[in-house]
Amino acid sequence: MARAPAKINLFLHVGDKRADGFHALQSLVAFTEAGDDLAFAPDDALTLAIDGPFGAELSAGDDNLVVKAARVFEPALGAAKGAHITLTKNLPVASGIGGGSADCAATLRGLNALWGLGLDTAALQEIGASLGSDVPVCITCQPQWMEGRGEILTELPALPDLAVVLVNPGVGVPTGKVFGALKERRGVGLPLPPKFASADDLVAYLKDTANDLEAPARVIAPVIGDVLDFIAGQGALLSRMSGSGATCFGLFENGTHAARAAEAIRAAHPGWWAVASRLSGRIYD
Ligand SMILES: C[C@@](CO)(OP(=O)(O)O)[C@H](O)COP(=O)(O)OP(=O)(O)OC[C@H]1O[C@@H](n2ccc(N)nc2=O)[C@H](O)[C@@H]1O
Ligand SMILES: Nc1ncnc2c1ncn2[C@@H]1O[C@H](COP(=O)(O)OP(=O)(O)O)[C@@H](O)[C@H]1O
Repeated sequence: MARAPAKINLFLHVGDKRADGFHALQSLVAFTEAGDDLAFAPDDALTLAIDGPFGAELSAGDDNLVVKAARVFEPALGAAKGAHITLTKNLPVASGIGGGSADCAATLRGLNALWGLGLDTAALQEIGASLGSDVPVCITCQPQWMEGRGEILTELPALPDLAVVLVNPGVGVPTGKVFGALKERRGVGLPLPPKFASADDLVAYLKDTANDLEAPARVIAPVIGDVLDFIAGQGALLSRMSGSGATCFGLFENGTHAARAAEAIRAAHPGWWAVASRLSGRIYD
């Protein structure tokens, strides 16, 4: 069983648009203990079965990032190889927490092991970059400093232990549309962050940063503002949107407080998805 954890852009600053049409980014990326689950079993053909709360929103066909990841090895192998993959989709789809990218990265890791390919982390990250901007950062699932389009990664020391609540209001905000509506950008000039000695240090650092995509996403989906206000109202140390949205996160000093906040959010907004988790520095295989 492999865990494909939710990615959080603790901050996300946007720079200039590059020649390939993508903007340069700078982001402090962390992972939570909440995520999708995948299992890999030997089989003659490549098959994918999907279950879980958000499984019905995905097809198991060629457009699934799990299938794309499995097929990416074919040219080097010179033939199609089989495996039966089960994906339990616990994370909302296309919601700024990289669930598809994490599934894709978990598949690269899982099949690398199942098929005995012997690829190292750098090779898996390079292959992952051809499948999506956020796939490389999801290969190790450790806190990383992410630059370029997502392909320039620096591993960071473990972050201080913090509880987190993820909240998605169930509206889709297409990434391209959010970048298209972007007006103010902080640029990509920050140096590598220091090692954070405490949760307070990390939160203070984050308060001097932002998610540049939050303002345009809020214009497209004003409910994101309600989500952020609600999280802040639960006593979060910081509330912010992740990626291009619409999932937002709140950082809390302990798990009890985070669990209470998630419960209050679910009670007040039964249509919203809200889970309490922790920031995590583990590799998930
Ligand atoms: C914003 C981030 C931050 O981690 O997270 P998510 O919202 O996906 O979680 C990612 O960079 C998302 O990257 P990626 O997954 O490649 O975005 P795509 O859906 O392919 O991008 C759709 C469109 O958004 C614009 N786009 C995207 C990424 C980027 N760095 N610059 C851009 O200008 C481009 O117009 C692109 O064609
Ligand atoms: N296994 C998968 N899980 C989630 N999304 C997938 C998957 N395979 C393909 N996709 C597609 O990838 C896109 C991005 O998905 P996702 O990584 O969840 O978004 P985000 O990075 O915004 O959180 C979606 O449009 C979705 O339809």
